[in-house]
Amino acid sequence: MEDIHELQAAACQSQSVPPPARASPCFVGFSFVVAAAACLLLKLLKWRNSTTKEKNDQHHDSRNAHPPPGRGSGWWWRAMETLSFVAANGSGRGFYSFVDARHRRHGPPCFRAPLFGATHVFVSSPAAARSLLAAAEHHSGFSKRYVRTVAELLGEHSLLCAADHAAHRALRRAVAPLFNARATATFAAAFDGLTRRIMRDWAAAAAGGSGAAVVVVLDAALGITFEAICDMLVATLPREDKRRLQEDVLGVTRAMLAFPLRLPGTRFHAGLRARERIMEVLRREIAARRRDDGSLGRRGDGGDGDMDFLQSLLLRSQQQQQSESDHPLLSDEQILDNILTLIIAGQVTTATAITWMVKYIADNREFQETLRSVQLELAPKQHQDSPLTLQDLNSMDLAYKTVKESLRMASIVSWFPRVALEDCQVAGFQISKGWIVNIDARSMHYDPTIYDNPTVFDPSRFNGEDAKQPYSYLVFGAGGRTCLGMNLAKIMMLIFLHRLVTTFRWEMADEDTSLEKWAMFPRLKNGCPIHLTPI
Ligand code: HEM
Repeated sequence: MEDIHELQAAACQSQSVPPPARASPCFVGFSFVVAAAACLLLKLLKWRNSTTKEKNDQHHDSRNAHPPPGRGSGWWWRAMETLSFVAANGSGRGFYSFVDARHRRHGPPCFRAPLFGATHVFVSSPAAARSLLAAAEHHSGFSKRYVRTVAELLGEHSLLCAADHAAHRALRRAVAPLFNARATATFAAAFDGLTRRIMRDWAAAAAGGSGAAVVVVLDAALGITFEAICDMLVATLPREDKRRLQEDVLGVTRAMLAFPLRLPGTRFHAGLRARERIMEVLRREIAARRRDDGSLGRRGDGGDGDMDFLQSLLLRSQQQQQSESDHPLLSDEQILDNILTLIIAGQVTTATAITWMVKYIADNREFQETLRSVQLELAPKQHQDSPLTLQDLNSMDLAYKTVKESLRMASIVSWFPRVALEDCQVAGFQISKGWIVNIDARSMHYDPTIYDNPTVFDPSRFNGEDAKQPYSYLVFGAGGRTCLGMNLAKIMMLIFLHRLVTTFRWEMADEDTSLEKWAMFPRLKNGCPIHLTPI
């Protein structure tokens, strides 16, 4: 634009210089007027050009103060964008295809889209992620904001959704100590037992058939992750209550991205009913424990260190009440919402991650063989039946990198939403108070300027990983809201991987890669069926 203006100005200048000529006074007078007018015109044009250029320069300099790009305006655009998002969600491409298409259209690092009446910004730069996650940590500028359906289904006291910084800090302080070393070791042993049991069943099925069996990984992973997490939280639930709880947890998860319609027959309504039933079961359990004076919630040797999470929370809340300390007490409602939150935050995420990991390795047969020989060397076949310890898991370097790479590629939590509490700038763009800024982790995990050949499954990319840019690997978030269960999740993935690779060879039994509709986390519609052959 600036170039065109300069050319126009030069053309005007040459035309406005009159050729030398002998002329009458009248003509001189007329010429003078014309020349004066031409000069004036020239000056005006110059002034116009210079101010346009100035404006353009300013525009260039303060491009940073503009809102992020987003095509369109008005109610029509808002309606169409929301419909497109819903359509992507209800398709086999998954909801991320909506975000991906706009990233391509607008380029890095961010774009803006109106969704369900709010302005959403999706930002995919490590520097912006750092400033947002650090801001949330220092309690300024941003706060967490989940969509209304998620917040309502998990409950107003849920740690995952808590928007108020002080309330979040108090909840996290109450829940975090439960993830101590002893609880982690107990959890690992229990998950290992469940995994060995399921793999024994698979081996028996293979032996009973033609030497191979087909299993659906997602179903199996949902089953064992639920059982392990449920035992860690509420160890003593009767079998029938546990079975119903598992169904209801799935019902709540399915409703999380539904339209918030409370009409009977809708998914959201069914999710709310499932939540009510879960609360009822847990309330009954709390009442039983109070009647029983706590012995119900103790496992193993029955010592205090071996309590399940529910029992620990009840006991600590009671102690605080008795000591009348200033520390905030966790009410029963807070405990209930957070038991449900921990099941939901932990079960479906981890089961989905395990499923993707199994698929990536099925698609990379050579890598599968390499990993198998490394893992068999670490734990020879004759020791297959002895439980894995945390020390064993710590020695599994290649398997650990496989878990990390699977988590990067799967990017289970694709983005983390934060709400702007005031007008501010993110990545140099103007953000208005009330806008939702989503840190788009998936986009960073697939950014070729951060990860070479990002679509290729390559665990060795984590050799010497310290060189990676900070805030470019965000599978568990970062800052004050980092995933509380990340070690448990990694442990579950490692155990499952080790047991599977040292017991079976596997390949995909169905190559369909379409995604499940309406799923909160991207996952295969077919649940990842695999052919297993015992080794
Ligand atoms: C592969 C499995 C998992 C993935 C990918 C995952 C991912 C995440 C991410 C990205 C966040 C942060 C979200 C944000 O900043 O907005 C988060 C938070 C959280 N996760 Fe996980 N998670 C997994 C497993 C678990 C497990 C096993 C548990 C517990 C049993 C758990 C409990 C939580 C909790 C309580 C929070 C909220 C922390 C807070 O706000 O202070 N997660 N998770």
